[in-house]
Amino acid sequence: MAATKYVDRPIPQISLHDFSSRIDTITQELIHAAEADGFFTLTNHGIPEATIEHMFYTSASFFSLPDATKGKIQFSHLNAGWEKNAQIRPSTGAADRKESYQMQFGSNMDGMWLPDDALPGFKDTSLRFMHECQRVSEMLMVCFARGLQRDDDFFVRAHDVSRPESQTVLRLLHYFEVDKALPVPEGYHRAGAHVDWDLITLLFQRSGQSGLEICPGREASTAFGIGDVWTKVDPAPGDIVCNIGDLLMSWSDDRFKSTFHRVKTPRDPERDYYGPRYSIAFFNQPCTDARIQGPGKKYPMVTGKEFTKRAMERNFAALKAKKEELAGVVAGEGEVKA
Ligand SMILES: O=C(O)CCC(=O)C(=O)O
Ligand SMILES: [Fe+2]
Repeated sequence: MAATKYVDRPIPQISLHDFSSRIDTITQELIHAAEADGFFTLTNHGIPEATIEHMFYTSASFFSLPDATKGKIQFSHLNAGWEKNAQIRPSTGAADRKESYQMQFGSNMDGMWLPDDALPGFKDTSLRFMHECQRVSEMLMVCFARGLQRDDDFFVRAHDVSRPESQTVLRLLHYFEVDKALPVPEGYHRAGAHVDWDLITLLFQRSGQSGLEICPGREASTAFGIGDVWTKVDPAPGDIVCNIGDLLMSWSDDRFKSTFHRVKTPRDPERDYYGPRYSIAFFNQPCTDARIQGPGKKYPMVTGKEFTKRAMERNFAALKAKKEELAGVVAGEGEVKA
C-alpha cells in the first residue's frame, strides 16, 4: 500500500472571548477559515474543561455497559441510538471499527434513552452538554449569517432545538483499542474518510488520543473526489475542533468548504495511538422544514428533510459504486483482502 502523504497546514485558532464586542473580528476569522480550510479550532468558547471531562467520563460509563443493554436502544432511521461496527463509508466500503450513540433534543429520542437506573443521571448530563454545544453553535451561526449578508438569526431559526422539527445530534464515539503486537489488517478503519452533512460540527477530543486527519481541496458540495495529502489535527485540552459540513457548503453556494476528514487507523507503533479513543461530535442539523438555498441560488431550494435524505442517498450510491469497484478488483485481479 502506498504511504500516505502528509503536509503541515496550520489549523486556524479562533478565540470567542468578548464575543459581543469582538464579533466583527471573529466573523472575519471564521469566514476566512471556512473559505480556506473548512476546519478551525475554537478557544475561549465558554464550555469549562471540567464540563467536557465530565461528559467524556459519562460517555465512557455508557460504552462500558454490556452490549445487550445498549442493544435495547439500537440506531433508528431517525438518526438516533446506538450502533457498533455498522457505519460503512463510501470511501472505504467497509464498516468503521467503533461504536457510537446518537442523541437528539426532542421526540426522535422517544424510546431511545436508556432507563435512568441503567446509568443514573446520563440523560440529564447529556442534555445539559447538548445545550452548551448549542449555545456555542449559535455564536458561530450568527457570524456565518453575517458573512452571507443574512439576518443574524437566519441560521439560528433554522436550527431551533426547541422545535419538534429539530434534527440536531450529539454523537458519542468509542474506537476500540488496537493490538500493537499484531499487524493491523488492510481493511481495518477507525473512521474512513468522509464529509459531514450538517451545517457545522463541533468535535471534542481527548489529548493523547490522536488520529483525526483532514484533507482539504473539495470544490463542490455535490461531488465526492478526494485528494491524498493529509494533515493531522491534534487536540489541545478544552479546545473544540470545528468543521464546515455539506449543508453550509451548499447554503453558501460552495463558498465555505466542507472538508474530508478521517480517524487514522494506527499502523506505526512508534508514532500512532493504538489505545481506545473517545470523541464527541455535535452535528448542527437543520429543522426538517428549514428552507435551504444560497444567496446566489446555485442549487435549487430544498427543505432540511430533503437535504438530509439526498445526502443519505448520495452516500448510498457512492457506497454501492465502491462496493462494485471492490468486487471487480476481487473478481479480476484477486487483490482486495476485504
Ligand atoms: O472521532 C472523530 O474524531 C471524528 C468523528 C467524525 O468525523 C464523525 O463522526 O463524523
Ligand atoms: Fe465527521
